Amino acid sequence: MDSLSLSGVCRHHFSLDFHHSNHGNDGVFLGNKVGFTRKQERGGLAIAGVASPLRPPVIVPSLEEEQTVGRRDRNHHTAWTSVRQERWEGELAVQGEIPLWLKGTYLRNGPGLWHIEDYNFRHLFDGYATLVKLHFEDGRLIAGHRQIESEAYKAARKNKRICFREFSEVPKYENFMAYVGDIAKLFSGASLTDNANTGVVKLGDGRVVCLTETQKGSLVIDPGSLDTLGRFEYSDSLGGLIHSAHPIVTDAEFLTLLPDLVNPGYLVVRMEPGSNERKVIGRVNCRAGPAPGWVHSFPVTEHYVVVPEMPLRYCAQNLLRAEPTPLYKFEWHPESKAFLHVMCKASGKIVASVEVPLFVTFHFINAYEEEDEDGRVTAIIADCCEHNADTTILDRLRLQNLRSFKGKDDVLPDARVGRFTIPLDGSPYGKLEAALEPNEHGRGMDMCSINPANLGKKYRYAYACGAKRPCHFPNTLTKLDLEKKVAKNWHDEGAVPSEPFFVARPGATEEDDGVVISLISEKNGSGYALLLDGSTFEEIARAKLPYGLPYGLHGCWVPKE
Ligand SMILES: CC(=O)/C=C/C=C(C)/C=C/C1=C(C)CCCC1(C)C
Ligand SMILES: CC(/C=C/C=O)=C\C=C\C=O
Ligand SMILES: [Fe+2]
Repeated sequence: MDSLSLSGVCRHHFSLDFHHSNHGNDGVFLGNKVGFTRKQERGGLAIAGVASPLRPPVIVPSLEEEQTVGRRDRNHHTAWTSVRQERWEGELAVQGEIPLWLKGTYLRNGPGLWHIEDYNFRHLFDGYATLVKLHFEDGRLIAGHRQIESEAYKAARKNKRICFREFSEVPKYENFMAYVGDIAKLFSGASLTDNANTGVVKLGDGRVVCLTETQKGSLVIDPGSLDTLGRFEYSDSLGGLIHSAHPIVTDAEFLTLLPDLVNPGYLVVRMEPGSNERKVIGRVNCRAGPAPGWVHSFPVTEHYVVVPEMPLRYCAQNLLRAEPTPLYKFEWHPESKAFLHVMCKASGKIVASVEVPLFVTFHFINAYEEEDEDGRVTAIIADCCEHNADTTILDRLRLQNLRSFKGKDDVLPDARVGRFTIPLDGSPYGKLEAALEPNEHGRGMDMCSINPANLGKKYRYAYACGAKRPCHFPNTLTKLDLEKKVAKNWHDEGAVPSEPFFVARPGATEEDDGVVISLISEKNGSGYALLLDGSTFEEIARAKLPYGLPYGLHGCWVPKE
């Protein structure tokens, strides 16, 4: 029996006793309209609080949910243990001060459930999506989480087995004919997952969409209730099955890349707010290799889209396999070299296509145009979390590896802020070097954010996860000053922080005037939401969650109008 208590700790007179017992209950919303003024006992759950406009519904697990979600993979670090129940929502007691200007909802998506029945998934990226929200208003914080109701997740729960192709998992076939049938469905996309477990974006028209690398895994959600509202259907006829998991989204547009696995290349496409129709800006043909490079993300400047062609390329054969290969659906092709292409957003023309040193990255941080004294653009600078051209990070993200850390082995591969310089004078080569000494951030580097006002522009600060070694996974939050080439690091022993997300203070004029939000998973089953000051990088507030949440990937901010 798990038990925990937040009674009496909340300065807003809301308290919640949570006794996880064997007594089932019906898992319904409790008290979203009427506040509780005295303790109420219900099926092993006790709730006490007062009515308030901010008072959220409190959602408790049913016995059935506990069994379905199960705890097959328990006893590991909280970060790598499946979320303990379908959903929860409640107000958190805050230590410190949440700035009163912070009004809105931080949403974070990620793979939070890594088993079905007795079967444990292999890879971090296989998990069914868990959406987390932190709603800030009047110095108060309401948190919640909920599983995203993708077809893949619903089918797995119903049939008690994986039914769609995930990042590394493939449904088990009863016989050869079933396998052949599934391969046929692969070409139409029918057997691919729609498990939207990578990120979440707010479109210019206000719709909030969870995303992954398959196009069908674009699901619209309600940022308040975390309900899954349905699939985001692209109404164009561009086809294709996959896209970049990280579109560039602003109030004015949605830009993304569609890799073409048949004629190796990428379509650069743009969608207007209010529309579901993507329009082609232009096409980049690959310079080499049997297939396009993996494009998990890409950067833009004010006038250009940078299309990376990484030597870690999609592999059609690996897509068809029932068992994963060491690089999953990808293959490392150093002989095919690495390239960056620069496309003009307005015309779709390619203004540069340069060979660069081999690189491995999931995440570009930002890019901008470098000008000479006369204001002529001479080069593009593009920064990314670069894994020293080493693909072993993909293997390090296998759950078995994440769960086997004993505290001493220093096995996190080195990474750095890789800074590309792409000349625009027709030279055939671009440069790649570390933007700052990697020891500044413990040679760990991933999961980055910037002040969104600086997207595509010259910028100074980035926030990311770094390393305090020995470690096997990034375990610090780091503020990178790319001008002074120094980093300031935050660390909590044994804790795994997720992507630090920067929210600017309305009216700010300094780039780092704002807060940084992260969710921390602790090793003992607990966890908390953390707020750091964007400028000093010191803690300003934290709020303990009723139980720790698994690691999550990417977030977005939905401001309260
Ligand atoms: C969570 C994350 O960052 C990445 C998830 C990637 C996924 C789900 C990739 C899925 C794929 C398939 C199911 C087949 C086609 C290739 C590929 C896009 C890798
Ligand atoms: C969590 C991660 C890499 C960490 C290594 O340093 C990569 C996540 C990629 C997908 O979003
Ligand atoms: Fe990502």
